[in-house]
Amino acid sequence: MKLGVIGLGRMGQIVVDRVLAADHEVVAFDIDEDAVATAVERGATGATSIPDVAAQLGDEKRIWLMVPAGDPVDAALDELEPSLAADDIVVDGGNSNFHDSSRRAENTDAAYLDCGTSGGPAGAELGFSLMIGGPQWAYDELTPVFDAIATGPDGHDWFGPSGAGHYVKMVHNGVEYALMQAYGEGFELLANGRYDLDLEAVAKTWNNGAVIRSWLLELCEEAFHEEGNDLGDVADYVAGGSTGTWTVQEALKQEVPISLIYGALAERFSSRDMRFSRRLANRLRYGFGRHEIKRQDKSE
Ligand SMILES: NC(=O)C1=CN([C@@H]2O[C@H](COP(=O)(O)OP(=O)(O)OC[C@H]3O[C@@H](n4cnc5c(N)ncnc54)[C@H](O)[C@@H]3O)[C@@H](O)[C@H]2O)C=CC1
Ligand SMILES: O=C(CO)[C@H](O)[C@H](O)COP(=O)(O)O
Repeated sequence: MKLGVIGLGRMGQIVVDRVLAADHEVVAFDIDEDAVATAVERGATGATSIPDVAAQLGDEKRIWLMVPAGDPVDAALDELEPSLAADDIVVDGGNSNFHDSSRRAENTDAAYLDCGTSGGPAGAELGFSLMIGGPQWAYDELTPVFDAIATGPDGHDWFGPSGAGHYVKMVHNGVEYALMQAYGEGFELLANGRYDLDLEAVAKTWNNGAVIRSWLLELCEEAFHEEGNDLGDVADYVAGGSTGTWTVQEALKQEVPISLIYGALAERFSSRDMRFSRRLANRLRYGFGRHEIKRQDKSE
């Protein structure tokens, strides 16, 4: 299959690599020329614009968007729209709001798949977990591409009509917030508590057979290993917040009490006190998403 990939940042380059490794062809574009050059070095064919991606794909257009959520998705779609027909397929693999995805699916001529992507840049070698919504024929048609980008056939699934994929991913992120908060609070108590504990050793021991072992806990172990027991200069500031906010908004609409996820979101918004748990969450976002680590300004 020949896949157009638009957006070649941390996640898009991985999409390119994995699709090429599965012997498909890739036409790659990014507004950053250096990112296109990198994709070309790795075996993709470069494009000079979004219309050029469409032209190079010919009659059967299969396109993966991996740009930041929000306006960049609409901007890319506006440029693609004149070239799209009903048998073309566009996938949005970013963290878009599911309401936006439903709107975009209604307004495009192509089949539009909303695809929640989990695993982050750190999960590149293993492959991602993909949560997909939209026309089922388009999901079936792109199964070889999903097999390549995901951990394999079990690493992706179709969850329903347009919006369902990004809805499942939104809730996934809410769970991610709460898990990070739970680990953060536990380690904060251990860091401040009765014993002089080696937190890396605690995380390592928990990761070997404990009920609470997980990838996030492995990232805690990595964080203590790389930053030190006191997290060094990792700041008490957790960026992001949009996907958790959407999860809480949806829970309020549905009247589902999600106090843990709300509590984790509130912790992000409140950064008045120096909290170990938030510093660990700041470091964990680097662990899974390669999001910039905020460091404390030592001059203050
Ligand atoms: N980093 C992570 O852990 C994860 C990110 N995501 C989502 O994947 C999407 C991409 O994330 P990253 O790769 O981390 O972001 P990134 O910031 O590393 O890369 C985004 C790329 O899109 C390009 N771009 C922006 N507007 C464009 C346009 N109109 N046309 C072409 N290229 C354009 C930028 O130049 C940049 O290279 C986002 O929606 C993000 O929320 C999803 C799961 C995990
Ligand atoms: O989707 C992700 C992980 O699953 C991304 O890393 C996302 O950016 C995390 O959300 P937030 O920026 O709200 O922390």
